[in-house]
Amino acid sequence: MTNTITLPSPAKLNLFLHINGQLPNGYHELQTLFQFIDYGDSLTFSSRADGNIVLTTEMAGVAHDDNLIVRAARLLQQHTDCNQGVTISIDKVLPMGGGIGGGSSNAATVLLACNYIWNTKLPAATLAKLGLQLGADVPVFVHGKATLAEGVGEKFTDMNPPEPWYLVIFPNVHVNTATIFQHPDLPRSTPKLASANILASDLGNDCQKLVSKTYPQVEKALRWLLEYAPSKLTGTGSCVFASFETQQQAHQTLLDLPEPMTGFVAKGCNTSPLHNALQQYN
Ligand SMILES: C[C@](O)(CO)[C@H](O)COP(=O)(O)OP(=O)(O)OC[C@H]1O[C@@H](n2ccc(N)nc2=O)[C@H](O)[C@@H]1O
Ligand SMILES: Nc1ncnc2c1ncn2[C@@H]1O[C@H](COP(=O)(O)OP(=O)(O)OP(=O)(O)O)[C@@H](O)[C@H]1O
Repeated sequence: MTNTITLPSPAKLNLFLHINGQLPNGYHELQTLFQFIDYGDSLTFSSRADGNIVLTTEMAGVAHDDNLIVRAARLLQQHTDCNQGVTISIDKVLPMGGGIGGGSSNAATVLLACNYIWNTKLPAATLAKLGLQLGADVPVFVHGKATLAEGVGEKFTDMNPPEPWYLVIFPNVHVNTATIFQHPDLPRSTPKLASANILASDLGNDCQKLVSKTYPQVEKALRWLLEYAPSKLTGTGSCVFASFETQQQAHQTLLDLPEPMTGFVAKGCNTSPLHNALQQYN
């Protein structure tokens, strides 16, 4: 078995996001379509015999032990009583608080990678359940297929949406997911759709209006991108995205982007790049 492996930690987009209700525990019932993109962080793992979990890359604003990377490795280690440790480094490119799932994706990559290098052999469904303790989106990244998520985000129906080129814009502001979900003005009563109708409809994001109002930078980014193509918010933001027929059209649009916004071009993927990369190890 290889002792050092490098794996991708891709971003996701919420192609639509509806909020159908709120549970007594405060969590929201939602319907959202997840698709992966071929853009993200890259993590390198080396197993170690002393049992320590060490992240060698510093991440601004996140303490070592709070990092979802470290927490995911510890969770798997404890759950399996594994006596091996791991050294992890990350090439971080995904903006935090961008609604593209960076932290959740990192956690899922750690769970799948450590399960492999430690030979702990947990099935994916168990890793997904463990991942849910770390964040609502971790199970989707463990699952690795474009999927309609329902309930509080844990029930999956796999879907096969088109895989266009996207231009994703980061408005240079970080949105706190909990703040948006707790806001009294968030719409919470969109009727549930039958899964068969999802791909045929042009659906929006119920958080978009509130996030745009709360964060003028998001509104500005949306207004800018809408000049080029139909655009929407992903997750609770802050990123906004639009699809293009060709990679070149998306790149051409990116060239016009005014500062301090940043952006990138990526292709939609119905299978996660992480799962494609993992195939070589199975
Ligand atoms: C909205 C999405 O971004 C869609 O991709 C996610 O479901 C949110 O994923 P996340 O940022 O990983 O969320 P978590 O860290 O699990 O939860 C952050 C906060 O969002 C709120 N939250 C999250 C998911 C959900 N179904 N209902 C909620 O009300 C809760 O207040 C929670 O405290
Ligand atoms: N490895 C990590 N990468 C990114 N953020 C992390 C990580 N570990 C902990 N965090 C914390 O999680 C917070 C949310 O980061 P993340 O990048 O997942 O946001 P997001 O893209 O808005 O997520 P989502 O789309 O799931 O709502 C960060 O502000 C940071 O404090």
